[in-house]
Amino acid sequence: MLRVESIAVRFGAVQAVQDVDIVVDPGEIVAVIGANAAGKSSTLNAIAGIVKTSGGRIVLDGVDVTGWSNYRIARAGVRQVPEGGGILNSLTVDENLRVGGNRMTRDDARAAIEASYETFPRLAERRNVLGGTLSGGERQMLSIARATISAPKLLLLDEPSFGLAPAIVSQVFELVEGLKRGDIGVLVAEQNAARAFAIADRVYVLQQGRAVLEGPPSELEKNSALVESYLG
Ligand SMILES: Nc1ncnc2c1ncn2[C@@H]1O[C@H](COP(=O)(O)OP(=O)(O)OP(=O)(O)O)[C@@H](O)[C@H]1O
Repeated sequence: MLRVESIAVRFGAVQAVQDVDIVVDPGEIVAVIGANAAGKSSTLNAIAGIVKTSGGRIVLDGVDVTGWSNYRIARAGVRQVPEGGGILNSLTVDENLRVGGNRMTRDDARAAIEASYETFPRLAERRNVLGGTLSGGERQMLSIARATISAPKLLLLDEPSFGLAPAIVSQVFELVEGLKRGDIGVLVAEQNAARAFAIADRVYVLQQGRAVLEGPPSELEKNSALVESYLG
């Protein structure tokens, strides 16, 4: 589904990403882990078309989408959940979900939102509450639900556990694992190796913009000291 081939991202003099290859197949959860400033967000942003690549190719379902605008990439079925979730505080939970269905007909969006309430009962209870009053875990849940309203092919999650208490992180990661039921592909950026290992089929370790290790968690766990050294 997603083939990232040797991409590079540069911000002025900063080489944020260099020569990174990533593959995500339908139904897979793939994690990109690394320390602060390793290039995780820049990689996700490049795939989403939010930042321009300075080299390499991004191929989605066999189509070269390198250089496409973020709108066009979104129309091709890619949804990004930014760090912090990007929830609109002055809109209710239901209105936030409607934003996720803004390219669908009213009836299709309503049906998808009601289905989402079945998957996320906590959101159904909170449907008329303003986004700004939600807890951290609820915000993350809402942002994932919103991103899945329009049945994306590929979901990009930037540090969904950021700022959450450990018990809430487990709940959010259970939701992410639940996405595997379909053939949606998930690419998640994460700083914590153990969390990534718990849900991912495959993991890429980034250090200073380069992918320095790659493999299934069962393999990388054998080299946990090396992985931790890369995570600083
Ligand atoms: N918009 C930008 N302008 C200039 N430099 C940037 C920009 N975005 C990222 N960078 C730089 O690119 C490098 C990679 O940053 P990036 O945010 O991709 O890392 P990260 O692994 O996601 O880190 P974090 O966990 O802190 O979000 C860093 O040196 C960062 O300062």
